[in-house]
Amino acid sequence: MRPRGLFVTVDGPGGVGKSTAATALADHLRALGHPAHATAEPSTGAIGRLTRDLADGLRGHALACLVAADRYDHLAREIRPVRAAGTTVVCDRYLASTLVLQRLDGVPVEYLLALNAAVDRPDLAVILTADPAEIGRRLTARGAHHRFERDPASTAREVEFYHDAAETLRRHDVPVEVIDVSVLTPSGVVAAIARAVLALRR
Ligand SMILES: Nc1ncnc2c1ncn2[C@@H]1O[C@H](COP(=O)(O)OP(=O)(O)OP(=O)(O)O)[C@@H](O)[C@H]1O
Ligand SMILES: Cc1cn([C@H]2C[C@H](O)[C@@H](COP(=O)(O)O)O2)c(=O)[nH]c1=O
Repeated sequence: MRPRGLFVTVDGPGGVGKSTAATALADHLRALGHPAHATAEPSTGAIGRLTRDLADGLRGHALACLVAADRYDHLAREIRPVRAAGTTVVCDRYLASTLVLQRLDGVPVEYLLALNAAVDRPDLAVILTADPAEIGRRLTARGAHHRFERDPASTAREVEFYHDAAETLRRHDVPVEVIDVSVLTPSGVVAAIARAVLALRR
């Protein structure tokens, strides 16, 4: 039987550089000869598209349930089949995002863990963090994508909540790599994540 592909997730505050890193990491792994597939949550499926459409107006438990429904559908439709074919999956946003964004909306962490109790555990959960002022500069240069990024107070709280999310995931036996990307170039970020991913294969 073909060995199952790894499952690597990339989370962090809005604008820190997740999408840049996740797509470049998949390209880098492929260039090294490791089949890799980049994906993201909300997914491109029907529930994911609905989630993106509604996420600015919907809050709290309702958004938490929609995000979890998309995650279960994403796993069944895309992530598990790709991994079963032996390809590593790199997912831009996953459970850590829920533990932070839905917590910002006031949903208790215990409720979020219960809602996500049957999702697949990543082989490696990467959490990108940075000085909030640097994240603010990146967000200003690129522009905000959604309500969490339009609230100027939210970046510092996200940074703090992602540290808590890292501890929560570790308590649930998920290997976590927290990387401070404040002064790293995009290729430096990819190199740091790739080192952690390739160490899993040894
Ligand atoms: N290491 C880096 N150094 C400097 N700028 C970066 C770095 N990585 C990404 N950027 C820039 O920062 C901005 C935000 O990057 P990106 O869109 O990848 O962030 P994100 O975390 O995926 O955002 P979102 O949470 O909104 O999806 C972009 O303009 C990108 O070009
Ligand atoms: C995975 C996940 C996503 N969301 C919401 C937050 C935003 O509205 C979008 C993500 O957009 P981005 O361009 O990738 O930053 O989805 C959420 O609330 N909780 C989650 O776990």
